[in-house]
Amino acid sequence: MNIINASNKNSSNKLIEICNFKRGEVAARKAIKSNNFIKESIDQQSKPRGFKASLEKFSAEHFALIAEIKAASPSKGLIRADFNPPAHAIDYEKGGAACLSILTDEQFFKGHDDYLVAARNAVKLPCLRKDFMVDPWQIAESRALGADAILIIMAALDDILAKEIEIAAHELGMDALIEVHDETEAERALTHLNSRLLGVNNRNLATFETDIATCERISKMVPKDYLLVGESGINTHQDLMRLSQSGIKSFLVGESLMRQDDVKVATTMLLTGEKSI
Ligand SMILES: O=P(O)(O)OC[C@@H](O)[C@@H](O)c1c[nH]c2ccccc12
Repeated sequence: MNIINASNKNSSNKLIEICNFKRGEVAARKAIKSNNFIKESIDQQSKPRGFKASLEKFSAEHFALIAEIKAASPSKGLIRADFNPPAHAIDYEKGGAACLSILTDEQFFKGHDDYLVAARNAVKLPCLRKDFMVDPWQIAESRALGADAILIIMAALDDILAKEIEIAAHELGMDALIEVHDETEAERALTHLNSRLLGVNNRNLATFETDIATCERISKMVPKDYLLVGESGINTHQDLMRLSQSGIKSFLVGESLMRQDDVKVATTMLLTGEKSI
């Protein structure tokens, strides 16, 4: 029962299209990568780096940034031409990021598994595999690639599958970032999932427009023991200051950093409002 359920009837056709494609992709991958191969790859990986722990540490002192490595998106097309995942990873780390998020979806975001591997090898930061999880098998695959955390998009999953995916992540020592877009999804996450790491995506799935007021609205219904992450459409230090008024001190930012010539300087500017720390 991994189809979009009734409470998600407002989800965009694009998300449905992506998840349908992903199910086909997963079936094909399962045929190629045996369980033994996945198990052995996991055994050879270095231990998961604490993703949530890093956000906690950075946000206790200032702001915590999950800096995203993203070449393109369905709504924006190509975002960065001279795309170089390990170089961007190093710039993000030097610029003061707490964690990385690396798009691995090839079909819609021009990502690749290799980008995750290359970025993670280049830095010490914990890395989120940013992809569309529709099957717990992908969680083992993510750990086999080195991922420290995975994303659970509530709009794409029913409660049972979301729970299964979360359990799979925690069993492998990874953190799960739960992503919600509205009150209904937030309520489902609060009721059914254990992870205390909740991302509020400001992007409206139907129109693709972003409005950071979404974070402000949803933050009001989230208990204090959750670590909230503001996601999408966050462009400036002022945006960080504004959302911090709602208790949000961790942020997932991609496009506004990926579009800058100097990613390191842009990262520092975003975090501090100044050119150098
Ligand atoms: O590039 P932006 O607007 O800073 O957004 C980053 C991130 O929030 C966005 O890429 C994202 C949020 N949830 C996702 C799910 C799948 C793919 C991508 C995403």
